[in-house]
Amino acid sequence: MAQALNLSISTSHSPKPLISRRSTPFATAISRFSLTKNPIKTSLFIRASASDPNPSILTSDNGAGSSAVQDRAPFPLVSDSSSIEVDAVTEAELKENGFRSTRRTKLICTIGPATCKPEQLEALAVGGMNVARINMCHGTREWHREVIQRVRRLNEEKGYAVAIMMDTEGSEIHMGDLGGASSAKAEDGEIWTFSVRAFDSGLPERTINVNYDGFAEDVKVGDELLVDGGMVRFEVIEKIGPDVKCRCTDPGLLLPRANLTFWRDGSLVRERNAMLPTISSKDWLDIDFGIAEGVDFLAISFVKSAEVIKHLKSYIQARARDSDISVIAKIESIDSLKNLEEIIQASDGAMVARGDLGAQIPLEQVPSEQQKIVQVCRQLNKPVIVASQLLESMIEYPTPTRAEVADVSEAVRQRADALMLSGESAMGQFPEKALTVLRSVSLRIEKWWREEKRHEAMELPGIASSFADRISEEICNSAAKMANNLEVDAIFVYTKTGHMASLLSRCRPDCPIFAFTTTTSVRRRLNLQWGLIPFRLSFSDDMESNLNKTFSLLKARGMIKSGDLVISVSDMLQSIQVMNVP
Ligand SMILES: Nc1ncnc2c1ncn2[C@@H]1O[C@H](COP(=O)(O)OP(=O)(O)O)[C@@H](O)[C@H]1O
Ligand SMILES: C=C(OP(=O)(O)O)C(=O)O
Ligand SMILES: [K+]
Ligand SMILES: [Mg+2]
Repeated sequence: MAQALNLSISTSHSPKPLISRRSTPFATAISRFSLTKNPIKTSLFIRASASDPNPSILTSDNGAGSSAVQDRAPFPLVSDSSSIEVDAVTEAELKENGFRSTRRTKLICTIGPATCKPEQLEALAVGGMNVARINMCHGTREWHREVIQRVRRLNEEKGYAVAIMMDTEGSEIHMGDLGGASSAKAEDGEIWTFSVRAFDSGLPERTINVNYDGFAEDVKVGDELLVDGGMVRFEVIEKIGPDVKCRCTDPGLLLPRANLTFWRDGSLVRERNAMLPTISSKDWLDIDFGIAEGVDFLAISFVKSAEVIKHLKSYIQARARDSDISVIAKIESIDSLKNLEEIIQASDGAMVARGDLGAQIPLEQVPSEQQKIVQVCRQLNKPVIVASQLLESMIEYPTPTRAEVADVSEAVRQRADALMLSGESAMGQFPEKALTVLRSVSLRIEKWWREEKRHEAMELPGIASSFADRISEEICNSAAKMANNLEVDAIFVYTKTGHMASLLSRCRPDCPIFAFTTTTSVRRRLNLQWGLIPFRLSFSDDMESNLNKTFSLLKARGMIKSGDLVISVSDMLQSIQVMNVP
């Protein structure tokens, strides 16, 4: 059966003649045209059908094209609620600074003892936290449930739209929880015991529990033991049954449940723990918990292959109520680098988990791997998070180092979708200040690069698997290009699944993207993606009425004004419209 697909590129007439406030040649040409031939509707139609893959191009004047679109199907006018939902922080930002200066890079905060109280969570929401991350390595499920409920309550009562990401523990080797102490200092030359024994009556002095039963068997005298990717180092000097005696060679702070890796002759030993499953039995229970609590994202630690992601996605599909939990693959092992493209392809996004990654590959390789992961994600249209140690010194100090600011700038310049705080927000002394640094550095660097037009163009290969998807992709690529050339104020996208919004985000246009979607869950998930301002709105298939409704709702709230230049696209009607807000 031939299925007709219509693409119209139209400069739709607005109640006022379309006059761009800017003077790019293209914009001027359009406005001149509209002034002389008013009212005008010039449309470019590309029509294609499944049986005829070669689209024919028709140009038409005065709405002939759009009536052809309207003949296709009668638009059902859904009577819907007349409200629009956007988070309170974005709304205030839009009103104060206008669209252009909204932040494009999204921010994630790990929630821990320093940020779990309602007022602390609210301070982070106000400070620009888009996603709250809970790390199942730490705390109990009850503790995490309480955090999730507090975030939900804030969203409902105060109008924020903070999404929740649950991060699995993964089955790598790590230390126990230090018998309740928040940290322990290992000094140079000290002898510590790493043991797989269970200690019922408290830990002896300078003793660390290890979670992996095979640990004492696997290590050898002379191996180097790295805590947290090298924050503290030990040398194995003696093995006594389940106890491994080690001498501290690089002193530092041991934190509860810190990650352990061991190295022999300059390379990571991973034969045995490579056999451990990516998702442990404890992780599966945590995942069930996450599904039951309706988290928005599941971040999976130490992913080795695409298979585990595919398996998890079908597991979620079968269990989640509306099966819309995004799966984020954490790239933090040698295997994940080896199978990078297929892992990212299978996932809904990726995290450059530099903490563990830096423990598995030489540190000096981490920056180039980061750049590569960010690039592959953008090409495959998956959101990417840059994580770990962005502002590490702010765990203790109220100002970042210059080097940290440069690191944050680099991630923003690479145009990663999101930046993440770990210890800085979970247990640091200055969580809000750290978030403020991420926010202000993002804003400043984004503006600088926009003004200087310094972004290197990235080749974006086609990713669509069907002809209809290819049309959507081409529309988004063109709309983003037009938005830059015409210097429009915003792109509006009406999208039910969020796909068109992410295709636009992938183009990293100069202006922000207002993404209108019908469900709160899609809206929350769009929070992770670069440049998207997600709104919840019920809309119909009639774009004209959608636009009118949106304009009046946003104008009433002072978020747009007459004369703003907007490009709109939608996944119901494949068209690009350029118009001034009436
Ligand atoms: N839910 C929690 N309860 C207690 N402490 C936590 C929690 N989440 C994080 N932390 C603390 O914050 C630190 C940094 O968090 P994160 O980077 O997510 O974990 P990790 O250091 O294990 O990779 C942790 O080492 C831990 O000390
Ligand atoms: C984000 C990371 O994972 P986690 O904090 O869970 O170790 C990392 O290793 O950088
Ligand atoms: K984790
Ligand atoms: Mg990790």
